[in-house]
Amino acid sequence: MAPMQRDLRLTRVGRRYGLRGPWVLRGVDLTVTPGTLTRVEGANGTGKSTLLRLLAGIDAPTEGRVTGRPRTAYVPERFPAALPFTASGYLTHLGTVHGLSRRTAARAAGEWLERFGASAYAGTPLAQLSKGSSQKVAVAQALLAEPELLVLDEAWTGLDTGARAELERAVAERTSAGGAVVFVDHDPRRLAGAPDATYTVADAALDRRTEKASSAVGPHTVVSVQGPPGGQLPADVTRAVTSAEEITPGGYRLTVPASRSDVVLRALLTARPPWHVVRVHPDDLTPDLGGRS
Ligand SMILES: Nc1ncnc2c1ncn2[C@@H]1O[C@H](COP(=O)(O)OP(=O)(O)OP(=O)(O)O)[C@@H](O)[C@H]1O
Repeated sequence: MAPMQRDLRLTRVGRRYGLRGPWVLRGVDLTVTPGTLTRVEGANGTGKSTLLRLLAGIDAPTEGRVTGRPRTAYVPERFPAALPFTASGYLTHLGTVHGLSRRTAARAAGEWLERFGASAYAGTPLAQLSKGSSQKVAVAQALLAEPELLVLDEAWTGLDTGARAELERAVAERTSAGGAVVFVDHDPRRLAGAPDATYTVADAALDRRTEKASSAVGPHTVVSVQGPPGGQLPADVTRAVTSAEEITPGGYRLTVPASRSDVVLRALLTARPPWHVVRVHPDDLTPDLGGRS
C-alpha cells in the first residue's frame, strides 16, 4: 500500500459560509506530514469540523491555498445512512470505486465488517442499522480505501468498546504504513500520548500545542544504526526519535526517549530490509531540559 508522498499544506486558509458570514477560520497555516497523527481540539462550534472538511478535500477554502492533496478518506460526524444498499453491498460498491475488483472489494468489505464485529449486519440495509452499527460501516468505508490521509470527525462516537479499540489499532496501522491521520474526538483520553501534533481551534485560528515536550525531557537512549546508503529511516522511527543525525552514509545516531526505545528498535529490526543496530547506550550527554532525570 502506498505511503503518503508529500506534505498536505494549508496556507493562509480562510473559510466562511455565505458572502457575509463570519470567518469560521482565517489565516490558518497547517502542514500534515506523512506518517503522523494530528489531533484537533476546540470548544463546540469553533470550526473543528470545518477544518477537517477542508483537510479532507470535501470543502474548499474561501481564501488561501491547499496543496499536496493525498488520496483521502473521511469519516464524517454524521454518516448518511439512508442509502439504498446493504452494509456489505455499500462497502463492496465503494471498494470498486476505489479501483478494487468486485471480488477483492467484497472480500475486503467482509474483513472490515468482521474486524469491527459487524459481520452479522452484512446483509442488512443501511437504513435499518442502529446508530452504532452504521458508524461501523462509516469507519469501514474509510479504511477500506487504504487512504494516504485518513480524516476522522468524532469517528469513535457510538462505537462499542471492541470497535473503539479496533479503530485505534487501524489508526496506528495507517501511520506505520506512512499515511497520515487527523482526528477530532471529544474524549481527551482518545489516543492520548500518540499524536505528533495537537491543535486547538479558537477565535478562527489554530494554536499548536507545544508537542513532544514530554519526549524532550527525561532519560534518553542513543541508538547507532546502519542502513543502506541513502536509505530512509522507517516512518515509525522518525516519529519516535527526538533527533536523528546522519554520521556516515546510511549511518545514523538516533536520540530516543527511553520510553520509546522498544518501539524504535522493533521498527528498525522489522523494516524491509532491516536496519543493522550497531550500538544502544544510555545518553549521558542529553541536556536536562527542565525535567528531573
Ligand atoms: N454548512 C454550513 N453552513 C453554514 N454555517 C456552517 C456550516 N457548517 C458549519 N457552520 C458554522 O460554522 C461554525 C463552526 O462549525 P463547525 O461544525 O466547524 O464547528 P465544530 O467545532 O466542529 O463544532 P462541534 O464541536 O459542535 O461539532 C458554526 O458556527 C457553524 O454554525
